[in-house]
Amino acid sequence: MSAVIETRNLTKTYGTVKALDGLSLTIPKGGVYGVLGPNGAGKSTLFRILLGLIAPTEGDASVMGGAIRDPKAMRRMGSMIETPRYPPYMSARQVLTWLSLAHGLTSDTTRTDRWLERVGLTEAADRRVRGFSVGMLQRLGVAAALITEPELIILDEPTSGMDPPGIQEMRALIRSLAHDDGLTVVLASHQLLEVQRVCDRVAILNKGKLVREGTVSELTTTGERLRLSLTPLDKASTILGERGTVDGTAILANVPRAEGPALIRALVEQGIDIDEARWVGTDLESVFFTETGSIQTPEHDHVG
Ligand SMILES: Nc1ncnc2c1ncn2[C@@H]1O[C@H](COP(=O)(O)OP(=O)(O)OP(=O)(O)O)[C@@H](O)[C@H]1O
Repeated sequence: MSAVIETRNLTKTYGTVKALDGLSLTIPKGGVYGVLGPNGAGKSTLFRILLGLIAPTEGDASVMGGAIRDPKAMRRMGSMIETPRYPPYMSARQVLTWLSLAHGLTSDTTRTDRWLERVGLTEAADRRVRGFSVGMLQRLGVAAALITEPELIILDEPTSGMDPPGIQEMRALIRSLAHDDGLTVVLASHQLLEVQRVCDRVAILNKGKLVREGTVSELTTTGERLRLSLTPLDKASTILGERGTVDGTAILANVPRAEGPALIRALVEQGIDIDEARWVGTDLESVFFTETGSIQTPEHDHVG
């Protein structure tokens, strides 16, 4: 597996806050790679280090085989870190021409037209960006990230602030960039269903540390557990032993699906009152909430 990004023990400290805490991560070439994590997990800090915008406190990273801030490696990488802002009086086409010149490229209209078309902005190409929606600005931002024809693009929350049709278009664009153009796309997102649909592989960060990494199917087909809300908790925990993990007022039982009914019967026979039993951990949201300890809202539950 050839890697486009490798980090080794990457640590970034702000005063007493460890934004990244010994992060070692390998991002393979090709496909869409998602970096997930709750607010403050360290996603943007990781991206800023990779783009050479800030320096790590400890550890190091390589991008496209070169050290971070190596100009040769940087040239092979494009990025969109926040909803981009451009001079409001410029048209989308002028923005891309201006950025091409800033990168030392010619103001080649074939290239700008191609990327405008690719991100679905051909019709809006000569409109001033002042009137652009968030979705249009994000798509222009992706075109801007691609203008140097990079092999890798890093997108921080590419669908933030977008409406559902915009999200769908961005998803199709990201998949097509990876699968038709052969780019490696690395993105950070909170929108877990989107990530599940668009990413091939994901890393889940929490408090600056890597808590899970793997293909979406690896993460979602392992770790399914039976969540039992019951009383008394202590007694049930003793009965379950190593097969049970206390999770607030419930227990997560690590048993195969086929053994669920027998386990429930056995607990009831031993005097345990069970309020609710459901299988969790079958979608990326459940994995995310289990790994990061974030609160799982009912609409995210998977009832089996
Ligand atoms: N410039 C800074 N000065 C001080 N603390 C910072 C700075 N940048 C980030 N942090 C802190 O580092 C931690 C990680 O922040 P970071 O922005 O990388 O997380 P994130 O996963 O991108 O979060 P979000 O999803 O909210 O964007 C947070 O606790 C944040 O408050």
